[in-house]
Amino acid sequence: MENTEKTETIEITETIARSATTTKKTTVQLPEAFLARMKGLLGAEMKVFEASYENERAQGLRFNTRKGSLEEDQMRYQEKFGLKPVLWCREGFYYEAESRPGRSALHEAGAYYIQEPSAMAVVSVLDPKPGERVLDLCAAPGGKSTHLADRMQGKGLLVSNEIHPARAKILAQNIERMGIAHAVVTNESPENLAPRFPEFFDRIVVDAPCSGEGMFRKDEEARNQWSPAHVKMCAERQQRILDQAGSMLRPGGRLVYSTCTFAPEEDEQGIADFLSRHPEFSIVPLPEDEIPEGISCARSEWSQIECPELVHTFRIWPHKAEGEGHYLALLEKAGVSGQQGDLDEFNQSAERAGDWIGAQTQNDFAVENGKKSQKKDKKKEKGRKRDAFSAGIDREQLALWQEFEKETLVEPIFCENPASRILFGEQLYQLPEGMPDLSGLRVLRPGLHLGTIKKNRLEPAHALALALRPDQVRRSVDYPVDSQEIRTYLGGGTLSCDPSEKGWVLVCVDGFSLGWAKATGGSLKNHYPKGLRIFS
Ligand SMILES: C[S@@+](CC[C@H](N)C(=O)[O-])C[C@H]1O[C@@H](n2cnc3c(N)ncnc32)[C@H](O)[C@@H]1O
Repeated sequence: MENTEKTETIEITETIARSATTTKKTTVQLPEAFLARMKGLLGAEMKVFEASYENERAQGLRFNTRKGSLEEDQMRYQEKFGLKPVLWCREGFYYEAESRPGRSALHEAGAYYIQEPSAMAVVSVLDPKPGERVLDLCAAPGGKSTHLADRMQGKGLLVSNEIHPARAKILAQNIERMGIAHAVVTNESPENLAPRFPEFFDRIVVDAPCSGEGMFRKDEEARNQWSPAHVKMCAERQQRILDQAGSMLRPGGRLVYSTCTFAPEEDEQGIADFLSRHPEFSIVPLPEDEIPEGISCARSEWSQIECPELVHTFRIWPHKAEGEGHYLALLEKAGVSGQQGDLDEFNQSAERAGDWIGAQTQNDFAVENGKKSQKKDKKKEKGRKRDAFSAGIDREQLALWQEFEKETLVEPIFCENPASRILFGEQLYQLPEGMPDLSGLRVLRPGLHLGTIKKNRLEPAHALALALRPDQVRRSVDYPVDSQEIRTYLGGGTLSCDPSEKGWVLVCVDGFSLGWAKATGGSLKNHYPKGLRIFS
């Protein structure tokens, strides 16, 4: 939407250190009407708020505790990245901008996720547990989803959904990079998803699309797009998304709502509006001594609907904490806690999921999934002998996987139930626990991509490499992060190995799995995906 508001240039200099001697100065233009609104809201506090824009923006990374040990990683990379803890997230750290962790091979190995520090509060507040069913409704590019997966410790079901196809692809790539096995990535509108999952999830994140006022320091597009009409449109859209999300939460379940804006219509007022339509929901107050330093209570007086409980929702202010603007509300749905899905239910749903077979490539997945019954008939005609329990993967195909498993892995990994594996064209996937029936929905990733079934062998997927630890494979090589070997590997080059080595080898950087290579005749043939190669 075009911003028709006049803008006022405010001399805010953002200093980006390029080197010891050069700096770049940029001027941030904040919309005049936004400033007037903020002045009305903040009164005397406005001066400090404005002055905070003169500071450099804080940059954060969040360690992936599924791939490493938080304590060890923090110590190991303390100096390299100049780490300093983020108070509201145990896995989160500020880093020095010049250290550029996003350019390190550790980033490609999913050792950490680069994330705006304030955004790390959302999953900390929701506190998901291993084994739960969790939905991230507005998930791209994946900051909250990858954090949720980490806290779930690989157990349970994570559905990461994103409405925009291109953003959903990036989400799927980030899920893969972080080595997440138990996530399904869908590309749906909340309206399409909601009727399929009535009262299904234990926890839901609604990190809503918003007017982005809290990101003005770093996001020029948000500044240009801002207008009171845009705020209103966002507030209305958030109510629609919240209504759908609410219907997917089980009684007793918890939902966290977050925005990166200061606009009361999208924050305090937005929550009050939702609660007025949904008396079955209430705000969960966190005990005062559990609210981390830097997180402020929200302002109930900023809602036109009387709702004193809004003081138990939260804000992160750029002039009070090291992070951009954020709003958070933790809600609970009244009722008795539901039971977790049992194994029978899982097996049945895995068998249903196995009916999706038929499409040729992963990219076809979303489209082909809608045509499952036609495909099923074709398969029946072909008269394939299916193992009663193998749900879409026949005995020979299962044998290829098992051969790879025996040859390459120390012991069978993930779920041992073969019904949890499905074949999609030539692509073999491992479904998460408690996989629901997703037929008819656009699915980008139905779980962990295990590999491609070729004529008489299985070629392991890059996603599988990233999801494995070196102690889970028979052969691995490990090189230091700044080594020539890692540069060679990321560039697609061949490494050398002991001539007696043969078979798939997991290439690791500082102990984090990075990709596959195949050992033969003293060489490690590079299997790092061509599209990800970095030439330095
Ligand atoms: C704030 S961003 C999400 C950031 C993400 N949770 C993360 O941590 O990386 C909001 C997302 O909502 C998506 N979105 C836009 N319109 C939507 C709608 N009508 N329903 C659901 N999601 C929508 C946007 O494409 C965007 O990816």
